[in-house]
Amino acid sequence: MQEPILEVKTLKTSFKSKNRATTVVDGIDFQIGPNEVVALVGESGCGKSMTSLSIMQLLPRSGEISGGEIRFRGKNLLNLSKKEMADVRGRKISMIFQEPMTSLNPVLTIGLQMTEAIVRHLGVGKEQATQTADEWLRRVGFPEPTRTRRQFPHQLSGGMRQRVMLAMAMVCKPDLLIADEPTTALDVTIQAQVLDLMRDLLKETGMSVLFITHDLGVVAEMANRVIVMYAGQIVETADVRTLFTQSAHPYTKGLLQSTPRMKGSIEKLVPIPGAVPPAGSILPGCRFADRCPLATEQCRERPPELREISPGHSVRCILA
Ligand SMILES: Nc1ncnc2c1ncn2[C@@H]1O[C@H](COP(=O)(O)OP(=O)(O)OP(=O)(O)O)[C@@H](O)[C@H]1O
Repeated sequence: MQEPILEVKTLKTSFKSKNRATTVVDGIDFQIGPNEVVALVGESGCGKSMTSLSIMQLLPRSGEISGGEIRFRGKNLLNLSKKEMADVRGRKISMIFQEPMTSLNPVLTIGLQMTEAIVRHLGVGKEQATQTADEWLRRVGFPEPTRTRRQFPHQLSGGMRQRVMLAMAMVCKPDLLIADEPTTALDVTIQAQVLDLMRDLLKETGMSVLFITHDLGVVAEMANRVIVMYAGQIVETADVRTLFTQSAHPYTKGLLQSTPRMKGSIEKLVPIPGAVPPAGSILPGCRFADRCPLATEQCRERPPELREISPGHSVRCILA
């Protein structure tokens, strides 16, 4: 097997309040290989964003990584200085968000923001940076890049801003792109256009991607492999085909049954009852037991291990 680009080992992330720490990412392990698109899925609050912000070391002030390793091309990012980590961000690992205004500066033109990033990360002169910015703006679908460069973010539509952010994230040809719900806020036609564009660019550049989403339709279109998270833990991981055809965790099955499908027979959507338990109120047994239609007494006794049930397919459920 090829060397992984990213290796996350028993990562733990917590939030501190007055006198207690709440663990929101609880010992997760995964790898992303070269050219691989790995989707991280789960309901709101299960810890997807905190996982990606931990990798980037962009956690909110009260959050901290309390254990584990994040190895990027073999090097533990947690041992880097602030300056070294700042070099990794943008140059080696880029991130795009649901709301592009999170990463675009509203008072600077698109051109200034792009060229500044190119000059800083690639160490080229301003003229070369402008040329590179224009090339990328064209690639993401702006036929008149000189005009787009002069515009401010608020002058663009949501879909256009998302494409500018994609160009900014890819301009330094990072090895890894972390995409946190990049199309969730867009309407469906624009979402499909942005996803198509992303797929083309990924094929062209061979970049690895951690794709965070709660939308299994997007997973089916974009990912090679899927990691399902629940209450801060990985509950199932498999290649995309296995996950859709032979999911083994009742939570994954629940997610699939609550997702509409365009093809095949019309089926009734079945929502998963209840909600993700708030971090800090975790029960002793399986974290999903209270919402699980199959839970037994044994499930509530002790936490299940994540175990491999077939090559590349692991599940955290004693019934699987
Ligand atoms: N600033 C914060 N302080 C304390 N707890 C937080 C903070 N931000 C997030 N959390 C908690 O961390 C847990 C994981 O949140 P996270 O944002 O990673 O979930 P998510 O799966 O990405 O959900 P979403 O899809 O809604 O973004 C949640 O229980 C949340 O309440």
